[in-house]
Amino acid sequence: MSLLQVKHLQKIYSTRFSSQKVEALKDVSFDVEEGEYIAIMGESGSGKTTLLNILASLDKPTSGEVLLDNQDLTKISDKHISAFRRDNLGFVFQDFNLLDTFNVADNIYLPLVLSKEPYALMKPKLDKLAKPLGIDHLLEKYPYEISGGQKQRVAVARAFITNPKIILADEPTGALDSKSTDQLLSIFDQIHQSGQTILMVTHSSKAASYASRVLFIKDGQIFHQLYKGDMSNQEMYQAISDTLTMLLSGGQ
Ligand SMILES: Nc1ncnc2c1ncn2[C@@H]1O[C@H](COP(=O)(O)OP(=O)(O)OP(=O)(O)O)[C@@H](O)[C@H]1O
Repeated sequence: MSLLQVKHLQKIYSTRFSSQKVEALKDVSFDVEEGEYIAIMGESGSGKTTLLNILASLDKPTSGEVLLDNQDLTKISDKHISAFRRDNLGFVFQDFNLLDTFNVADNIYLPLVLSKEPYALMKPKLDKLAKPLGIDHLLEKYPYEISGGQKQRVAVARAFITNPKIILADEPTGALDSKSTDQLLSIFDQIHQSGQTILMVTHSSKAASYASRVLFIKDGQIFHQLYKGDMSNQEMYQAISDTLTMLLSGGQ
């Protein structure tokens, strides 16, 4: 059985000040196997954020199901949703979402603190992550004292420390320079190699070229998918660029 099953998702937004409705997702279905690294690409307005918000259980679909380990997260009550999110999902955002009043270590501990994990268990988890992520010398610093690339590595540690079933990343390289982007992509690669399932929305063909599969969304539907298979990153990058060109030109 697949780790994540997305079944016939539809999302219609109705705006408060007009009778107009927007069908952001039409009929989206796909499965994610445990250990897969999925990138989702598509033009602005194609429905990527809408999809990610539903997978993150931040929003509910108009119809359809999302099963994570066979549990339908569209049916979890509001009372239990935060705990479900904390226990099962890890998040990495474009703008890092770190708390400026907490130091780096406390930012990383946050999801464990919220789950009431004893400190004695938290510390070894942080020690295991900090060195490979190159943030072991930054733990006492505050987010405003470190660079964007360092902030994103802290955010990855925070997402990873709970051992989530899946990491959801929204444009994780969007605010990074090219050197920090390369570092982050290599970290995601290592996390993936360690067996972590990752689903990432990105505009970057380079970021997507690391993924084991790329889903292309157009007008609220999955338009195409590419499997990396034995392709090198360079070959995958070319295949992604060709698909994007076809998408933009409206081809089938
Ligand atoms: N809260 C909302 N209310 C009404 N319409 C919305 C809302 N959020 C998104 N939309 C519309 O739904 C469609 C899909 O938007 P979405 O943000 O999912 O696209 P996207 O692919 O993430 O775009 P981008 O790459 O620019 O972030 C767009 O037409 C958008 O205008």
